[in-house]
Amino acid sequence: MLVLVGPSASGKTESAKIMMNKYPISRVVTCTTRPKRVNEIDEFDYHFLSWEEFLLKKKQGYFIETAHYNQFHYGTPKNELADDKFIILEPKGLQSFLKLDIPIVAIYLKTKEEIRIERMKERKDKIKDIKERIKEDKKEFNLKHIQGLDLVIDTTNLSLSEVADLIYKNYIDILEKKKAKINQLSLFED
Ligand SMILES: Nc1ncnc2c1ncn2[C@@H]1O[C@H](COP(=O)(O)OP(=O)(O)OP(=O)(O)O)[C@@H](O)[C@H]1O
Ligand SMILES: Nc1nc2c(ncn2[C@@H]2O[C@H](COP(=O)(O)O)[C@@H](O)[C@H]2O)c(=O)[nH]1
Repeated sequence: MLVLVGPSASGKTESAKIMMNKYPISRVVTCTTRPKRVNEIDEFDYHFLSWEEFLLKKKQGYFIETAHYNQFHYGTPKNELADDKFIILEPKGLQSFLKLDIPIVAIYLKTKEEIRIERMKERKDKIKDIKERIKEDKKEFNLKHIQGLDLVIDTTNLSLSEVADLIYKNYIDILEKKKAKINQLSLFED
């Protein structure tokens, strides 16, 4: 599975949409209690849930992992997981996924803060939300503290389409290398 990580407005969602249209990979649709953005579609971008619905599902064991980001809940439904999918997670979610018994390729998208702020403004995010995200991301998305990343892509000077191509190409290359290593190890064990 491919896990995409990156601070707000680094381009994860939009580059991934291009990647999905071009390559044989689909998305794990996660759940959130965050309000829908203007261009988002329920059941495609997220399963948008109320707090009550989210907490009930959490209690029922519906999620493989959950996270709290910028005052909202996020969670990965167990029934969405599949090898040929990608998922967009914050760093704690990545750590949970690394503990699962499946090959994971984790790619981090990095972009200059001033560019991210401009993108959030263009996305019509509220100024208060932008400030909170920038503050939270400084702590949560500090590259020095995120373990398990396979690759960091600086998207600052790349188009969304170039980012999509780079993500998919590197995902396939890294996955093949990881699978070959697993096969080699199992040969030694036999
Ligand atoms: N490389 C890029 N070139 C041009 N525009 C970009 C690029 N990357 C992102 N954008 C634009 O910036 C905005 C934010 O991108 P996107 O929603 O994909 O970010 P994200 O990483 O998914 O953010 P979040 O975590 O906040 O959901 C979008 O309007 C997108 O079109
Ligand atoms: N650990 C999890 N992180 C998730 C999940 N779904 C999304 N995310 C991450 O949350 C932040 C905020 O998302 P946004 O759409 O409000 O900008 C971002 O980093 C996502 O990658 C999840 O199910 N689990």
